[in-house]
Amino acid sequence: MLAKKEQHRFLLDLARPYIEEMFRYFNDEDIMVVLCDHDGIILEGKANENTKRMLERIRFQPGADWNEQVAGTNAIGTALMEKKPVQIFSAEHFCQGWHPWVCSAAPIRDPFTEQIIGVLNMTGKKKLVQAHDIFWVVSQAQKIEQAIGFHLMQQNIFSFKSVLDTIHDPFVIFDMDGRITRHNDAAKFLLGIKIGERIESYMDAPIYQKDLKDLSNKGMQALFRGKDGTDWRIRIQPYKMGTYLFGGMAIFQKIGSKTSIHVRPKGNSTRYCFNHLLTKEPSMIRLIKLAGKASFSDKTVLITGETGTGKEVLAQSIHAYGPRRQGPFVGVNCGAIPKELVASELFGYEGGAFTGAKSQGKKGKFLLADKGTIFLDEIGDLPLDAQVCLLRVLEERAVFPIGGTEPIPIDVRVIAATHKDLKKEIKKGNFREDLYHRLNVISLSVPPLRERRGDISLLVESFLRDACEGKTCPQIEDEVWGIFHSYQWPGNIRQLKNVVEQAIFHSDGQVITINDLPQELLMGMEKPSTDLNKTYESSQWAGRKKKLTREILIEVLKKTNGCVSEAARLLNVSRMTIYRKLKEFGLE
Ligand SMILES: Nc1ncnc2c1ncn2[C@@H]1O[C@H](COP(=O)(O)OP(=O)(O)OP(=O)(O)O)[C@@H](O)[C@H]1O
Repeated sequence: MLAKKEQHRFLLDLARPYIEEMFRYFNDEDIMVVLCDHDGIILEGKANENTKRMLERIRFQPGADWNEQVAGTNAIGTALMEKKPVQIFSAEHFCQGWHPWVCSAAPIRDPFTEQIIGVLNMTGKKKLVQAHDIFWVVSQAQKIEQAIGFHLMQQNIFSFKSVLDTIHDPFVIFDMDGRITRHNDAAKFLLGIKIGERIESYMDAPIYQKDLKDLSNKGMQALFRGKDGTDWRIRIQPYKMGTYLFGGMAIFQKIGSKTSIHVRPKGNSTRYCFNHLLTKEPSMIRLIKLAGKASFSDKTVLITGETGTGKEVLAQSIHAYGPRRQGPFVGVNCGAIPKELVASELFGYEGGAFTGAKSQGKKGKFLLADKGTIFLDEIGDLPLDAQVCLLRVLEERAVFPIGGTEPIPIDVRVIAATHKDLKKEIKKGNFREDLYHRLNVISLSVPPLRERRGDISLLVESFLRDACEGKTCPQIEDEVWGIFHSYQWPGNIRQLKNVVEQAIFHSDGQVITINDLPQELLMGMEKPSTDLNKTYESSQWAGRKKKLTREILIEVLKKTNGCVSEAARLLNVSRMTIYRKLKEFGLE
């Protein structure tokens, strides 16, 4: 029993004040409040000596097992079985000895894993207990859950949770009995792991509670062979909060596969994954989370967004994160293939299908993407007759090579992207509505850079670091930051990247000034669509830096309704710099 108590010390310590509170309320009457573990074993009880003795006679004491399978209908066991609060009145109890008693029990859940970790039960003589006492027990159980939540929050467990969801390899948390209580998406989709399963089913050797206690922080390793023949190395660490040991954490790392790699066609692979999508904007973070979820589904995805916003990076990341990542990723730019060749490129042809065809025929991109993903970029430019064929492929999950007689079944996940407004294209008669609905099952819309200005500094700094290849990067003048933050960026991230690279090339290697920015960018600032420097001639820029800064400052302050901190954030300068400039320009 001592070992059990030790194992659940965390729960006991947090629950005790609430148990005491309930006991105090009934003063010295025939009532007993107990806390059980997730199996229905009583860990601790609070009652007066007389009540304790009476209940001991009917086995109601620490160490006793009140699981329904062992003790029949009783509040503790039934609450565990039904996973909800239960009140059992006298004769409803399975055992005769219990008929003078009424019991109310409520499960207690770990707010992080949502698994039941214990049961709070109040037992009293039937003359004392009211039907509504169950609500009190529920409310006390909830208070215990809140106390656990508060404790975990203090231990930063919730930031740990978001980290968990970004781990690409399968990852699970299990309790002291080896039952899995939490897993990330990769564990679910790559290994089919489910909550409640035992961790031993995924290991070559059993793991005992003793092992977990002895693990300290060093951890241990095990092996596992998946159903598809893939071998995994498992690293196991204790799952602890402070000094309390909850169970273990296991991360699975692939060490080989009988089937993969050599079937992967050369060149049809990804360069990007979600880590390449730099952002701190909430809208992008939401989009990446959604895309991560889409990785584990086979549903068709339609990515929309202006040119250069990162649609292809997102498509590659979806493929690279999900279970198809060992398969090919075949990208096709539908707008770049001559109209008459689109169908043969996508669906292939049989030998001698048309004049000029190769005698042995040609595999289309769909077949090359088998067991992987096809990325149909610029789908809005796909000719109408190819749209008909594509619709058929999506509906029948088979390709029909030109000149062929038999459909060839395929297992391909389709991700399409476009910068066009497909609804407008449908109205114009350029895009089939039925195909649009087939493609737009999961819809991801990438925001333009001008709506993610908070990302500009992050991106510029990253492009600078990449371009400088480990050498010291040049500084960026305040005025240049001002332009970066206020420009409309019609070419989005691709344009920003080019501008940074060109500016580094033109700079003296120490500082990037306005003079190092491409002419095209400065011209762009004059366009009526841009909201800054409308009156400036491009030739005036270099010589009128000071005036420009003043204009930008006025413009940014207008945008921020005079909020200096926000203006400083947008311009990526300190608040002091803003105050200094305001003084300098007589704008105080
Ligand atoms: N969030 C990001 N963080 C860092 N780099 C990014 C990000 N998004 C895009 N990029 C970079 O921007 C460039 C353009 O991205 P990508 O080709 O995916 O855009 P796109 O929307 O597919 O463009 P297009 O519509 O012209 O095909 C790439 O060089 C990519 O590395």
